[in-house]
Amino acid sequence: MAIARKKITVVGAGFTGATTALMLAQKELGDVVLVDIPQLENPTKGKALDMLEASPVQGFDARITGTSDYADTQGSDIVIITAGIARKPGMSRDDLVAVNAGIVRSVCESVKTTSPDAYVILLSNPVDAMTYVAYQTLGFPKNRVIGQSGVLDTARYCTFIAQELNVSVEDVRGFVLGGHGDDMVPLVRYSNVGGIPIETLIPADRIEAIVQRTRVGGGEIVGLLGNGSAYYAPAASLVQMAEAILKDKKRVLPVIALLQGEYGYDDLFLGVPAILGGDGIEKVFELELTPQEQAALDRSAESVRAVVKLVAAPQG
Ligand SMILES: NC(=O)c1ccc[n+]([C@@H]2O[C@H](COP(=O)([O-])OP(=O)(O)OC[C@H]3O[C@@H](n4cnc5c(N)ncnc54)[C@H](O)[C@@H]3O)[C@@H](O)[C@H]2O)c1
Ligand SMILES: O=C(O)C[C@H](O)C(=O)O
Repeated sequence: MAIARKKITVVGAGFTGATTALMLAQKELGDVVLVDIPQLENPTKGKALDMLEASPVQGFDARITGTSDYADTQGSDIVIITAGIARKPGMSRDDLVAVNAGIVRSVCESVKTTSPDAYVILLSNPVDAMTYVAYQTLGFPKNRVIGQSGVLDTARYCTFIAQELNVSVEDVRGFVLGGHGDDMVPLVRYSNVGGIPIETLIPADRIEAIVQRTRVGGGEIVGLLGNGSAYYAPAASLVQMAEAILKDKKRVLPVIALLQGEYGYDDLFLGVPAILGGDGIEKVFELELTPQEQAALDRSAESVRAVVKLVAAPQG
């Protein structure tokens, strides 16, 4: 039997969705179907065609189509959900919860029937709660419902460390644990540059400044853009996660996963390090935390739980 190209659906053809679609195609990860609401069908088709017309120039082979009809997404291997409203200056991500929960629910109702075997990656905010809503609506196993926040938050953290030390971003390693809110937990103790712990290279007050800037990194971009939120780094993060699954790379990445006892939490989607491979979330790593780190994670988990309570009934 001929080997078919992978099919990737991106729901929401706005800033993050369109950027993600282009990056997926540029990396030839599969054919991309971009979906938005019926009122935006023509602009969605237009964006997809425009991207396709970049392919001869850049030399990538991928079909890119735009639609508002889920029939066109039938049998997708991966579905990335970016549908929803973005925050504006002065808003928190949690202010989006009611509107976006409705959107994520309706999108997932369609995905559930058209792509029942898909791995689903959530971006819509507040993303920890939206991943929970998606999980409940889809009824898919937990390894196939994955939220994106840690790859982006870690990318910001590593950017700031590289800037501070004037070293290549390629040599910075670290990660951010917890919810995608201002109380996320960059794990300084597990961060290094070329294997050298950052605590031996950067003074404590500068590390604290980097941690704080990371925590409010999304807000920094929202403030600068004035009418929307970040999309280049979020799209790059989604593509890295999709690639890890499609190529069974078994990357170790911070992802939003359903915790059932790990880190002392039950029935909660939260950012943790995991192996992401051909079967989605293949393993969650449980790290040893100091009492201070655990307390910081507890605060972040409580914030997520409070938002989840607004939109999702606990599993019973
Ligand atoms: N988790 C993260 O790290 C992260 C990063 C960036 C953005 N986000 C979130 O992602 C979401 C999208 O951000 P954006 O900048 O792309 O916003 P955007 O406004 O540019 O695009 C959102 C798109 O979703 C579409 N949409 C709305 N309802 C839909 C539905 N029912 N079906 C299909 N499409 C629908 C809109 O028409 C719009 O085109 C926001 O909620 C934002 O906060 C999260
Ligand atoms: O900050 C936002 O509202 C968007 C996104 O969550 C981000 O971190 O860039």
